[in-house]
Amino acid sequence: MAEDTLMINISNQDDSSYSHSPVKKLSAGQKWAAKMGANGKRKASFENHDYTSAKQRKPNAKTGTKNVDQTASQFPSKPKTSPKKSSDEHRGHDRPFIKTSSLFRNNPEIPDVLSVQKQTIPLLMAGKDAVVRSQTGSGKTLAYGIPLIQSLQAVQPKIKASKTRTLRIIISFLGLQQCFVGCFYCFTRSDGPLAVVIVPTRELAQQSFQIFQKLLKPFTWIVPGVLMGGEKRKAEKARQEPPTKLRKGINVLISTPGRLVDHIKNTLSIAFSAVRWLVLDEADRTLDLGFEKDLTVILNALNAGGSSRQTVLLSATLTEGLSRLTSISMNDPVYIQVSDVPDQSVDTSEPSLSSQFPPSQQTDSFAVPDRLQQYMVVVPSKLRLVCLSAFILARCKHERDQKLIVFISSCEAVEFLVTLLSTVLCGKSSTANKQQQSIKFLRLHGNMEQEERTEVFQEFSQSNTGVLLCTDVAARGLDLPQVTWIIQFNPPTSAAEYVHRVGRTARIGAQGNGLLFLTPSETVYMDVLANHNISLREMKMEDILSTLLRDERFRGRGNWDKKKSAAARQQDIRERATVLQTDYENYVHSSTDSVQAAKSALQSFVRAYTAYPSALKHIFHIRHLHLGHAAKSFGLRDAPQGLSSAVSDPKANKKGKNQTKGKNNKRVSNKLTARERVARLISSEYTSGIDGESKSKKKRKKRKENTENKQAEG
Ligand SMILES: Nc1ncnc2c1ncn2[C@@H]1O[C@H](COP(=O)(O)OP(=O)(O)OP(=O)(O)O)[C@@H](O)[C@H]1O
Repeated sequence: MAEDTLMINISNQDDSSYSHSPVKKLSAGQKWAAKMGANGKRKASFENHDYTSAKQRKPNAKTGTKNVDQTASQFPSKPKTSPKKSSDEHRGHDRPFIKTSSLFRNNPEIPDVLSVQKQTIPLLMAGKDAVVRSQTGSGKTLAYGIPLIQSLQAVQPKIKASKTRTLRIIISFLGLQQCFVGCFYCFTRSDGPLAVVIVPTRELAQQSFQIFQKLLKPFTWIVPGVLMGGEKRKAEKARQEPPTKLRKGINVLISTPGRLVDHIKNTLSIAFSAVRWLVLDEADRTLDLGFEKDLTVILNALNAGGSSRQTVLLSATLTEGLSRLTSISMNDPVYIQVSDVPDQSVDTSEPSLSSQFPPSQQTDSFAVPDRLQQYMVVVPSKLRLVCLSAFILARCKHERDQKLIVFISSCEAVEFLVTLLSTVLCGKSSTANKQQQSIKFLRLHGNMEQEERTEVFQEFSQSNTGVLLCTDVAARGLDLPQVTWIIQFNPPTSAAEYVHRVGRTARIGAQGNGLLFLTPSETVYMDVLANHNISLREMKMEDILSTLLRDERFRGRGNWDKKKSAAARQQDIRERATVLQTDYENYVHSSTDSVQAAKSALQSFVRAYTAYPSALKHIFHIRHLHLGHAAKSFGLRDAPQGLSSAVSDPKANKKGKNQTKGKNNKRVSNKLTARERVARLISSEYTSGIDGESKSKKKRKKRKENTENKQAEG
């Protein structure tokens, strides 16, 4: 979080604006005036000087000229002199030469995306429940974080400060990775949580915790804490924390749903009687992943606490699907929507408040950041690997300060591709390229140990360059600075996920780019995105592959570069792509381990392909996959035998060993809806994390059942 450069300017709103009727919309000029400050006189004088049309005043994403003009109009009394003349004037004076004009050049555009904070903060400070939809990277965290802290710091008598200082020292001494320890000590404090923030992923939990730590610096008596998966219960036991000691203490509790439920049910009886705030960040994702039951448990626990509370739901892609959740968890909520969706009959660049959500005119439109450039490339399966490689080379070897995130559909494929790319793409020695720096590849997925996940998250956050290959675990809410490209190597399972993935770049007014890979049979997906008001420009595969012309490592046998014709150039590109593909295949087939890794990556890719929801099956269907070609994109020369049957029944391999078990599994998997299958497939990203992943969860459940049976018998 950019804590040094907060640009919040919340004008005092008239109480009438808290009504549920849609508010009168401000003109763009009024919006800017509001941004300048709450001073009515200043607003009026600004409006008097503003002769441009509303359209002209809209931010120009490409040139960013708006703010230059606006900055100039803040100083109407300043005489207009050319920079040259003014510098000449200074010459000859005693004062040193100051090139003032450069002050206003090459500055980053001042973001115009904080409307969500202007709209939300006053409403929350007035005690309303709110459902907030606003584009990615628009500052939703502070939109709820600031009023939450404002209200907690004002609690009288003051929230008990006992042990706070010691606990803060413990927390900072232990660092984030050990924050559980901090949390458990925190629980020994006496007030219990006053605010509960639920987020879907561990990384987002960490990030939100860090933001609260920063925001709470001036209020030392309010203690934040985080609960999330990744630590084994054994380890907790080893610390011999008696459950009774772990009841109370954290004032602002940030947690993933699974982990909190686990504590509610098994470990602790957290006192919820003091809770005044409940925040469900990325609420739609939490529900998508099948955490509805967990949320119900949490809501019941909070309700049992008996206190009255304010509830806030936030996401860039909240849809009507949340109506049940809002009806059971919220009290007469206000719906706030801030977006820049073009081509609507109503000017939706203005924030809107309403009693219905989403407002009828744009039910399925999701806003993407203003300065995001969106591209797609159509690549046949066989060429996907070399095309991705060429794109990475183009950005990371031939351009400066490029930071890329590549979304991939499965953990195994992430693992495999990181190894392959870092070994072959960067490892291939060449005298011509000794000067070039190697590209840093990182990975993030739900099968990694939590400690490593945290390290990678921190490392990628802090670095200026590099490539992060990840699953959708990194799609939501993460604020990773200076990401320049989002590559969706496997298309997302919904338009909402597309929006969240690309939302990791172009944040808070910055520029960013997205590239979606599609195979020729998948191009209909563009229509799906278009239905949600998302349009992409095409990038040509050959243009991407042409980067290989700049690298002598991939020179083929033919001396095509000596010939000038377009056909020769094309042939050169093709030969070089073949050389690179052959390098990959040689590496993969150099050991049984790497062949096995490639096979399981391919298998997991195909399995993920079967998990697209039924509404997208006409595009993403295993029948459309050419398995031999897909195998090539994992460096395999042929499709492994029995792949399709193994994929249609993941337990098929084990059938011989355990016929009955296989049958049962098949029966269970047949019963699952497409949505459940998706949730199952990726749920490992979001498990409570206690005792590892879902397998362990099953074991735990079984153990619990046994104990219950034993007790019943007893
Ligand atoms: N008022 C502000 N002034 C300057 N920077 C801000 C302000 N508010 C938020 N930011 C910065 O903007 C970035 C994006 O904020 P945040 O992560 O809250 O966005 P978001 O809307 O929650 O995004 P997502 O939908 O992806 O979760 C952060 O780096 C944050 O520090």
